[in-house]
Amino acid sequence: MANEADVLKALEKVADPAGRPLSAAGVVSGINVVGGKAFVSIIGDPARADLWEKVRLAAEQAVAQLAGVEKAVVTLTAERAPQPAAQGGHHGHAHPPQGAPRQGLAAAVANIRFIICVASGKGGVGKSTTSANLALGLAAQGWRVGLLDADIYGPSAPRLFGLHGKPEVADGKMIPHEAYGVKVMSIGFLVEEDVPMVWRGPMVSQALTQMLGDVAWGPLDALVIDMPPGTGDVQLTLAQQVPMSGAVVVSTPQDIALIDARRAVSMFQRVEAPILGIVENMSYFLCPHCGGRSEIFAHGGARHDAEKLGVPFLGEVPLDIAIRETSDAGRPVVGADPQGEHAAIYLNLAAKVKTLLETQTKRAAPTIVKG
Ligand SMILES: Nc1ncnc2c1ncn2[C@@H]1O[C@H](COP(=O)(O)OP(=O)(O)OP(=O)(O)O)[C@@H](O)[C@H]1O
Repeated sequence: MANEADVLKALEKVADPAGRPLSAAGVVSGINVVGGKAFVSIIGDPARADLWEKVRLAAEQAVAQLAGVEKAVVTLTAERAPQPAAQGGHHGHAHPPQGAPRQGLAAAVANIRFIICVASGKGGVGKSTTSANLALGLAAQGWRVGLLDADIYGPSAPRLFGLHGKPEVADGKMIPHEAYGVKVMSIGFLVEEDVPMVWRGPMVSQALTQMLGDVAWGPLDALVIDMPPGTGDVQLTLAQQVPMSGAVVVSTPQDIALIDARRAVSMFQRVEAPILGIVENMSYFLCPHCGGRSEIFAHGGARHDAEKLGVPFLGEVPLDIAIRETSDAGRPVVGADPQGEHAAIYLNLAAKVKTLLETQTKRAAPTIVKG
């Protein structure tokens, strides 16, 4: 299996427009290799776009030939990465430690077998609840799991896991908090609760890069990323930037939520991220008094949409007071009642996701896409 150093070595054989090997020309701004995919970013001069496009294609071909690389994605960027002196300091927030985020990112994700992004087309559909219980469900199958709460606009991990306080820093890396055996990192641990979070697009992606790269995740089988809700530019950039193994889209069954969920699916398709499937949350209501089942939001829409879109349907989670109460009390239901009926639903979801990841990576065809 190729690693970042192998990719850099492959780039020795590709020349920049001045004839220098790319690896030595100081233009390679990022390399990530995850699950058979190699992502490289190169700083090119937009005034000589034609020449740089040829370099990009040659780089993609060179990297794609490496053993174990199923797909090579090389992108051209016009800008240099911001220098440490120009970073941070905005809004007086506490910031993750400075350093060389790109290098840190490459090293961090190299130790993570699968990165799973949990997304939703709109807010409030239960994306964070699903992320937390999915992470716990994967840990229950024996995986080493991390949860990165990247919902910069409304971080939920502190509430969901009852975790607070700034993470300790050792050797320039933040040590994630831990709950139920899952390593948890959230922007909510770094920013005071009453500080309004007004983020611009580039700051969001920088914060995510730092939370991925500047956190001592250690080796993980899976990192679950709770994405910011929606399908705007910020989400698209994150989907593009994170070398993800697969995306899980959460929706409620209402038509309006499903329209947004379809947008989320097409956002991931645009960046050629594999879609693990759609989860229907708040699918139906089970009355705690009489046990009767009510399909409040016309249950089944997400399954139907998944079939139409040709993506797997991962399951239905009922609207249930136990799920809300445990989540809001800092004890996600899979941790609070691992033998219970609700935990079983999420354990089943986690098992499906695990199987899809393990089989899909083997299945991935060696295609080359334009950056
Ligand atoms: N299946 C469920 N049954 C009952 N309550 C639920 C369920 N799923 C989520 N909730 C509750 O709904 C609220 C919103 O859920 P959550 O925070 O997970 O959504 P979200 O999509 O991440 O929202 P946001 O867009 O604000 O980040 C929470 O109070 C949560 O406890």
